[in-house]
Amino acid sequence: MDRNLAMEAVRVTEMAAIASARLMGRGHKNESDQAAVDAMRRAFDALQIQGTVVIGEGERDEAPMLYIGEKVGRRNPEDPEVDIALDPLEGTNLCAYGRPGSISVVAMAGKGKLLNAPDTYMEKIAVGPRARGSIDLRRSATENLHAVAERMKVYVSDLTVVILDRERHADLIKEVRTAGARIRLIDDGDVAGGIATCFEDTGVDVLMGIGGAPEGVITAAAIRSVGGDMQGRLVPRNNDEIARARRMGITDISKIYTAEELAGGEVMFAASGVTTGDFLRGVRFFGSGCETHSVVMRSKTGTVRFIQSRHRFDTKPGYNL
Ligand SMILES: O=P(O)(O)OC[C@H]1O[C@](O)(COP(=O)(O)O)[C@@H](O)[C@@H]1O
Repeated sequence: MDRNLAMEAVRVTEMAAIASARLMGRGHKNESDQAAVDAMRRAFDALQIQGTVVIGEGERDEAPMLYIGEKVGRRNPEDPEVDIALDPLEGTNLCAYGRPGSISVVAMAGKGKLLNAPDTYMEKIAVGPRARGSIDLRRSATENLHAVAERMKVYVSDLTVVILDRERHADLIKEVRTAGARIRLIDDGDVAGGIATCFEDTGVDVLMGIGGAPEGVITAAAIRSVGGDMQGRLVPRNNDEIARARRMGITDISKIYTAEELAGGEVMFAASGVTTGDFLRGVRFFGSGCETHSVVMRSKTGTVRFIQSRHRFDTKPGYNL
C-alpha cells in the first residue's frame, strides 16, 4: 500500500470529524452521525483508491451511504484496490452530549484482509506493544491481568483497564476489582479505549469486555499498526445474529480471532478526534476556520504520526459545514 495513501486518508477522517463536531452537544446522535457519514462519503471521492467498504454503516438496505460492499474512491484503473473498515463517528452519543472520546476512523488493508464482521457483539481484550503475546481470551480476566502485568514488569495494581460501563460487565468489573487492577469505565467508544492501550501516556493498559464486532475489526487494524495485541470472539445475541454471521462466511461462531485474523497483512489506519479524548484532541472552531488533531499509522513501518491541521473556511468553504 502506498505510503502516501495513509497521509491522504486522514483527509477523510478530518472532514467527518469537522462535520460531526459542528453538532457536538445538541443531543441528537443520528444528526451528528449523518453529518459525519455525508462528509466522509464526499471526501472519499478524492482518494486515489479503488476501495470496497467491508466494515461500514450497515447492510445496503439499512444504510444509503458507506454501506457494506459500497465501492468508494476515485477508482481509476491504476489506483490500488483496498478493503476499508470505517466509522465516520465512533461514539455517536459522546459527540451528541459533548463527552470525551468520540473519533472518526478509517482503516485500509489489502483485498480480503479485513474480517467481514457481522453487526453483533464481540468479546475483546487488547493491550499495547509492551504486553504483546501475553493475552488469551480462553483464560479468565484475572489470569490475563497477571500475565499482562508480568510481561510489562509491573504489579497488577499498576494496571488500568478500560471497560464499557454496561450492566453486562458487572461480573467482569467485580473480577478486575478483586484482582486489584484499576478500572476506567467509559460511556461509549471502545475503539478509542482499545487504541489508548498502545499509547503509554494515556495511562491505559488493557481493554476488556464486550462491544461491537465491527468496532473490534477497526480496533485490531489500529492495534496492528502500532504493534499492540488483541483477541476477539463473537458474542451473538440471538439466532438471527448467528444466521447473519453464517451468511457473512463465519462458520465457527465461537472462534477466537487474533489481531492478524481480524485485520491482516499490511494495514493503514487514520483517526481524527471529534471530542477530546485520551490521545486525540477534539475539533476546535475559531470562526474563520478550525483545527483538527489526527493520528496516522501504518503496520509496515510502525510509524505513528500525529497531525494537527488548520483548516480555513474562506479558501475551503466545503469545510464550513
Ligand atoms: O452500546 P452497546 O450496545 O453496549 O455497544 C457498544 C458499542 O457502542 C459504542 O460504544 C458506540 O457505538 P456508536 O458510535 O455506534 O454509538 C462502541 O464503541 C461499542 O463497541
